[in-house]
Formats: sequence, structure tokens, C-alpha cells
Amino acid sequence: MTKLSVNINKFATLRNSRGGNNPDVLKAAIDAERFGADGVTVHPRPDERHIRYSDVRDIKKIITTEFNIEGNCSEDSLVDLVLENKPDQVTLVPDAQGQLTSDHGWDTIQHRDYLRDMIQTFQLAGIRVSIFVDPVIEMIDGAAETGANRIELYTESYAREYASNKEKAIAPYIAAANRANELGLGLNAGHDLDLTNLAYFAQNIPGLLEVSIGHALISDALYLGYENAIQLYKRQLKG
Ligand SMILES: CC(=O)[C@@H](O)[C@H](O)COP(=O)(O)O
Ligand SMILES: NCC(=O)COP(=O)(O)O
Repeated sequence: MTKLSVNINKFATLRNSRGGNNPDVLKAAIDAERFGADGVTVHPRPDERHIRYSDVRDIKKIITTEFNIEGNCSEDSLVDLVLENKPDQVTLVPDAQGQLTSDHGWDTIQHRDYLRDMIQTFQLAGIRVSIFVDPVIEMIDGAAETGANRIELYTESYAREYASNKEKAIAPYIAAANRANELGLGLNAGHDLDLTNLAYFAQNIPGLLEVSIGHALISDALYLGYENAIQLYKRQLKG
């Protein structure tokens, strides 16, 4: 079965909006595992607008399932953080500074030598490396040349087009997955996966090892817990 890694960035976004420690990001990681997640993903960004580097260190100390750190290895501080904390997996994402969220995969041909070097650095430290790529055959071929253990398919276009034509939306991902399987690359996927589009994706992508999901899952957690929370607060107000 495909593994679910829960991205807990959004807990940190909410916490940071007020200062203090509510909600508690560490508890979010522990509870993700307690509630059945196969792993925890964090994507610290240089401005620390959600996950802070200190969160990464704290999570590393308590995590018992798979720890996946995503980020841009062009930042020395991220490379140091990953090498210091030795997660099970690092996912290299080509984000620019200040980007709202990830919006493209690596050009694995143009950046092949750079990626090779970075990947080797992490692999020598015993860390599995995945690289974020668009579902484009040339980019998958290029990824195999970098020595990456896995690729993470960037699923934003699948999620966007799913409602209008799911067969068309998934076609490039099936082709990319087949190529990755032929080349011996492990296969992850993520971005904008949600309760409406996830099952179809997982059922149709051969060899899908892991999905990382954050934004929609945390939003659903709010909706699903909303009624319960209101009722609990009402109960406090009973005379
Ligand atoms: C790599 C990726 O797909 C992103 O979804 C990311 O990990 C989430 O980052 P933000 O929470 O900053 O949007
Ligand atoms: N790698 C994708 C991820 O961690 C979460 O993406 P999203 O579900 O927040 O879009």
C-alpha cells in the first residue's frame, strides 16, 4: 500500500500567526503517527514562515516513523540542517526565495551535475534522496542520471484538471511512473492531493510508494473537528 506522509507545515503557520505554542507542532507530529500516518513531512523555508529549523530538530528527536524533509538545497543552511538531523529522506525542491508554495519541478537536464553533487552529499550521510519533478519523460530520464533514489511527481496539474477530465489529468503521470519504474527510480508524489482526487491517483499510478499531503488534509482536519470543538466550548458555558 502507498504510504501517507503527513505534511505538518500548516500547524506551524497557525502557531506562528499568534506567537506562543498553539497549536503544538511537535504534538501534531506525534499525533500524526498515533493516528496512523506512515511518516511526517516538513518543508522549512528560509523565512521560517511555517516550520522553523528548531521544529525540525525537535521532531527528529521524537519521530518513530519516516521523517521527510523537503526544501531547496541551494540554501547552505538547509543542507546543514538536513545533515545534522539525518532524516530518512530528503526531497529536493527547486523553490525560489519567498515563493508562496512549490510550483515546479527540477530541470534535471540543466541541473544534472549540481543535483548529482548534492545527492551524493546526502547519500554519503545515509539519507535517501528524492527529487521533485514534473511528469515529463525527459525530466524522469534526467532524474535517473542524477543518481536520485526516488522522484516526487509534482501533482498540482493533476489536481487542477481532475474535476474536468480525470483520465486526461492522470495520463502524463502514468507515463512518467512507467518510465520511473523502468529506470529503477522509486516513486513518490505530492502537492494538492486531497480526498476527491487521491484514490484515483493511487489506484492508477503503478509503483507509487508514498504521497505527502498537507494543505488539504489539515483543512479537512479543521472541518471534521469543527462541530466537536464548538460543542465542547458550548458545554463550558452551560450554567
Ligand atoms: C514540495 C511541495 O509540493 C510542497 O507542497 C510543499 O512541501 C508544501 O510547502 P508549503 O506548505 O510551503 O506550501
Ligand atoms: N510534497 C508535497 C507536500 O508535502 C504537501 O503538499 P500539499 O498537500 O500541502 O499541497
